[in-house]
Amino acid sequence: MTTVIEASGLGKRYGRRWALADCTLAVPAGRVTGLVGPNGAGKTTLLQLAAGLLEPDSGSISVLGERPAGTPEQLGRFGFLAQDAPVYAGLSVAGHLRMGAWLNQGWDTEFAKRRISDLGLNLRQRAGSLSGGQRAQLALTLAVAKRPELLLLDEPVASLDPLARREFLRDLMETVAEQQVSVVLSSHLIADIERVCDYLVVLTASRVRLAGETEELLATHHRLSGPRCDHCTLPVSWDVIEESHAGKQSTLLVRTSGPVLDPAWTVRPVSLEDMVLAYMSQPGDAARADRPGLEIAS
Ligand SMILES: Nc1ncnc2c1ncn2[C@@H]1O[C@H](COP(=O)(O)OP(=O)(O)OP(=O)(O)O)[C@@H](O)[C@H]1O
Repeated sequence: MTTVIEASGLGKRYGRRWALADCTLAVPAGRVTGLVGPNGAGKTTLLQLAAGLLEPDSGSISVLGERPAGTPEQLGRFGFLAQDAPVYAGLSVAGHLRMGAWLNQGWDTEFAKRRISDLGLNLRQRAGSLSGGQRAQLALTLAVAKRPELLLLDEPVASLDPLARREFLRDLMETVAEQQVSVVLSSHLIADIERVCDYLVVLTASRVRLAGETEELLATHHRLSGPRCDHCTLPVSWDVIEESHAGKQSTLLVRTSGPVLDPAWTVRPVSLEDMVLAYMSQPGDAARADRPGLEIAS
């Protein structure tokens, strides 16, 4: 598998608190990877480490086979869109395009101009007076017009209205198809992740809990309901991600690669949202240590 990001034992801490811990991850090339997790899970930290804006306190990370932002050439190979879509408030839209052309060897002037025109942005307007959504669109244009091999997008649609969000994601998918760019995108909007991502990484409490092809993950996670079983022994091949017991019935969300053959269990597929929320609501490592069969993905 060709990868765009490889992390091994990667960690970043602020004071004594780890913002990201023991992160071992291989993000495949040619995919749109969704990075999800609750507030404070470490998504921005991971993206900033990948963009070379932060230095790791443990482990290592390589991006496109090299140290992130280690050289000007490497810097030109990826585009990073930070959470707050930073632009220069006093600089016009046209000024941003000129700056992009000046800073980036592979700059695609035609693409940048066309996109700004399609978005209906006024080239003379100062970026500081654009709406939040327009700023995000301008910042995305700058990141894409570099013609990068990899786009790192930190909550790119957070400030967009539903229509702008849909258009932004459609544009992104077109860009991916036209330019064969790999994308890693963080979002809290699981419906958006479901629409555009074919690879998923779930981060919770500074750690990677789940990583894999979206389709394969959905095929191997099942919602089971059956007779109450809080104390019964379950097949060792089942990883119980979530369980609830009420009355005479138990409901489980399990990960298992083989079929569930026991007729006592009714098996239903899970939605991406169900699966992600189950991982996000898992207790921390210490609380989970006594529950057999649970696996912390890396
Ligand atoms: N500059 C900093 N100084 C101190 N702590 C920080 C700093 N940046 C991040 N953190 C802490 O690191 C942890 C991870 O933060 P991070 O921003 O990576 O999370 P996130 O998953 O992106 O969250 P959100 O979804 O809210 O954007 C949090 O506990 C946060 O408070």
